[in-house]
Amino acid sequence: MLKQSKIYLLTRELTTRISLGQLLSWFSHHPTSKRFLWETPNQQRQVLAWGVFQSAFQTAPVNFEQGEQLLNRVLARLVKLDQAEERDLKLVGGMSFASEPKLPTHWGSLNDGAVWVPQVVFEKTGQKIRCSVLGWTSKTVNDQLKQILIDLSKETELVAQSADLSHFEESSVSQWEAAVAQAVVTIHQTTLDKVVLGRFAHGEVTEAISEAMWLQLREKQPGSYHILLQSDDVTFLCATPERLLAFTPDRLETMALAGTAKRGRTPEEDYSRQEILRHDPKNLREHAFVVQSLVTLLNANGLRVQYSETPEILQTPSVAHLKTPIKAVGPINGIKLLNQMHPTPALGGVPRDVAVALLTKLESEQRGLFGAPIGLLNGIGDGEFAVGIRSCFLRGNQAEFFAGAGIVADSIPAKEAAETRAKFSAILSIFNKENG
Ligand SMILES: C=C(O[C@H]1C=CC=C(C(=O)O)[C@@H]1O)C(=O)O
Repeated sequence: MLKQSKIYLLTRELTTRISLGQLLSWFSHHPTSKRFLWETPNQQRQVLAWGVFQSAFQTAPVNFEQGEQLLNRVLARLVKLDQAEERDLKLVGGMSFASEPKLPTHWGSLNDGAVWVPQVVFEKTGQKIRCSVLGWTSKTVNDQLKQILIDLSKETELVAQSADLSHFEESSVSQWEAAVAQAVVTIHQTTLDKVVLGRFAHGEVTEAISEAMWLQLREKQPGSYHILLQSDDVTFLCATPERLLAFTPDRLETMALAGTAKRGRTPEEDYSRQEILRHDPKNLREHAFVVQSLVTLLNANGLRVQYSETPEILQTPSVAHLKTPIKAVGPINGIKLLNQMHPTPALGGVPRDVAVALLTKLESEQRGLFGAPIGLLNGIGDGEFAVGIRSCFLRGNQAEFFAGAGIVADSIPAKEAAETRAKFSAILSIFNKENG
């Protein structure tokens, strides 16, 4: 019976001026099982999704291919009301790094990722805000939208706020350096060329309003994606500079991001470190694996690929990276490509299967959403996905952190450990660190 029912999508562009802070205040006052906050690095677009309309996954871990099928099923039954367009229909979420089902871990309800069609979506582009509501009858969507507009007009601005972090402890550096040394030996002795090894850290946090922490993230880490994904009692927060894939049905943009140096303390030191990075053979090699793998994959899909031979520098507040933007045109099956791309050698290695098997063996914990695709797809086939690095997940008062580094033949364990420490500092910047 339900199968044949229509699904109603009601969208309205807000006519009164509502700020991002007010929208987030509304979120903080309306608890729900799943929330997704997303902002592009240029801060021109925010998508804030509330609640689950459908999330019909029978098998774990979830992936975006299943998600796309779900979105298509909703599309097939969609009745658009008022200003609704197919692009207002969204699929959001993140999948777990590993494609194999895993034993339960501390990731709780995010153990296998979470991908869903939300019930309410606010999409802010510049000053314009569209609010979309999905439901089973036109009355329910009209009533819900009306209520949201009334509630929103009463919301005061939510402001950025950090949480206190105590008992911060990185997983054993000496053990990790031994794992790096082992990876280097494996690279010399086998077909493995590169593997990205992750390190974990742990801490305890005071209770915090997660939307206020997301605001803190965008203040402290400009130029990155700002993402919050909450599922029940688990919240994933991420300020990643790494785009995995942005696509429309006929063009895409991705990037190779690999090769890292710490930022300098003065503009002069910054400049000289960047110059060293640009010419450093180890970092250039680490980077080239990612470029080569992405370009080969896109060519194999029959796309016309465009990229520069010389990497640029991308700066975050704590590190500088080698970055090669890559564009391609042609008929794009974005989700199929996404599945082929993940994990790129920026998070997995070369050859991929050998690298993933090794990192799974050597890392002390399961990655969960760390390093995995996280993003959104809409009803006209446009999607954008980032890589879940510079991130933490929070559950109760427990916080878990992740930072990885690309290991190649001439990697020096102590230097790689220092690099991961600098990478931890991105997400740590949103906390008041009390000790440790
Ligand atoms: C794996 C991470 O970074 C990747 C992205 C950029 C640069 C990287 C590197 O230089 O090793 C990593 O490949 C991380 O931040 O946890």
